[in-house]
Amino acid sequence: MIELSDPGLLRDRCYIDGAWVGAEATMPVSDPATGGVIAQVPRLGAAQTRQAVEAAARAFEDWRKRTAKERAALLKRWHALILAHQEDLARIMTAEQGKPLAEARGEVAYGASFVEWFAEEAKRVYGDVIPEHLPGHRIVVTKEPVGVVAAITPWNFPNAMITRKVAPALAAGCTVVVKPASATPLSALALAELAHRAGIPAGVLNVVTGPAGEIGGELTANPTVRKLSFTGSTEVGKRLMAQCAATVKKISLELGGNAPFIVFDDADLEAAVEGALASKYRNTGQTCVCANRILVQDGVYEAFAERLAERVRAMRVGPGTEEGVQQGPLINADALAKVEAHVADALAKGARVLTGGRRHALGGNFYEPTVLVDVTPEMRVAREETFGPVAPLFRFRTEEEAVRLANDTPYGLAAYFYARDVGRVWRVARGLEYGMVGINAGILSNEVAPFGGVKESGIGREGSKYGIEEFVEIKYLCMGGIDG
Ligand SMILES: NC(=O)C1=CN([C@@H]2O[C@H](COP(=O)(O)OP(=O)(O)OC[C@H]3O[C@@H](n4cnc5c(N)ncnc54)[C@H](O)[C@@H]3O)[C@@H](O)[C@H]2O)C=CC1
Ligand SMILES: O=C(O)[C@H](O)CS(=O)(=O)O
Repeated sequence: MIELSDPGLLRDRCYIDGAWVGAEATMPVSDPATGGVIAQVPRLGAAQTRQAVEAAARAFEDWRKRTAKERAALLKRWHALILAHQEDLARIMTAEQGKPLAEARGEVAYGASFVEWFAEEAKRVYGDVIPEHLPGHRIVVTKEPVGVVAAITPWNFPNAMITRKVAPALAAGCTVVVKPASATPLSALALAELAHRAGIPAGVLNVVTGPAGEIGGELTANPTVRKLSFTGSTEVGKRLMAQCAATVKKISLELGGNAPFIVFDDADLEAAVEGALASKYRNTGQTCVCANRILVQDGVYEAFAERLAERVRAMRVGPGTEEGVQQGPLINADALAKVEAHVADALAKGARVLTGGRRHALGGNFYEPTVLVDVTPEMRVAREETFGPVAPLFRFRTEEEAVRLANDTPYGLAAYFYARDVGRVWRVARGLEYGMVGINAGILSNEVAPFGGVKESGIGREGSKYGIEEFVEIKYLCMGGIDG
């Protein structure tokens, strides 16, 4: 049972056209720390998804005509309600996703920051007036909401990945159908409850739960849906991108990563250790921007490895509801199996464990935070996203070798490096093929900067002044006969 000050936030029905919709068929929601079932949510299918799309289409006609100021005011009320219920939203998140309460509270504030940011950006969707190309003409460029948006989101940030899509969409004048991850629907439904309380009109925001393939199939095929915004694995992103081709939808994809974290010999080593801890072990290593490969220059390899292992060894592992816990469980048994397979493969090919390297004594989905050394590019941890609390340390000699190793992946989401030589900083920043680069910084996620990747890590950007552009279309007006 989740202890809430406001039990009304725990919704076990879907939110369609301003109403709470149940179904005979349901799907369980489990607590990753205990494996126990904490709720059942409706198992809706294509028919109900179509109803949600139709509701969003009806609502779009009025919502797009609201002034930006009106939409901003409603988003600000939603923002205030999210913050007012931060503790309950955090408890719901920890119950379904497992992250420590402190991190969950942080994610709610992070998620709310997107609502606040795009409430402000709503009023700055500017167009252009262009000097005419012919006498008696006028050229005007306007930006209009793209229409009905489908948002499909992952389990690792069950609150912020919803608001990072819904807030700019609503700010731009679009309406949205959200399909949250089946593992973590409760956070999305709680956000819908608060949007309802904020007075966001029926049909503007809809949340459907059920089999991903069936719901996604409807969302990607339905011609009324004009935009898909997806966050999740590259594999699923490619599939959805292909499914959207038939109706030429506008798409944004935030996909997988394989972030290099490079420590040069001129780095501030203590700062680099702090940055590696923050980047690698945030959300128990389950973020797409986590350091996935740690590349350390020869001269500082042993010192960095020992210091990092010492700090990791001291981390407290446990259920996210226990205050002071720093590492929660992995989301499920499959995630645990992937982490174990990566570690076993590395050890079989010559890596060594400095700390961790096995399931935690708590059992279940808990794994010991781990540091591996003597890791080489032939190992799976070099090529695949581990998505768990494992720091594999690679050794390199030269700056050129570090950049080449870092870029040797189909992914291009986030990269990090620690150095103090100004020439090196500019050379390496330019040489890295990534959408985001942390320089002497291990955390780069916020609402003001453009979040997104290149190569097989995605298309488009979220957050920042760029994020709202994903939800508008440019219309160009060419007016003749002006001078009579
Ligand atoms: N770039 C990013 O921000 C993120 C990337 N990921 C990547 O995703 C993986 C694990 O996260 P998951 O949530 O399990 O990813 P996933 O790609 O399996 O699921 C993401 C969302 O897509 C839905 N989905 C899955 N198959 C679908 C289909 N055929 N049609 C429509 N929807 C479908 C899921 O229900 C979920 O809502 C990791 O590899 C990680 O790298 C995860 C979270 C964020
Ligand atoms: O899904 C994720 O991993 C998030 O995009 C990472 S972050 O924005 O919360 O850093």
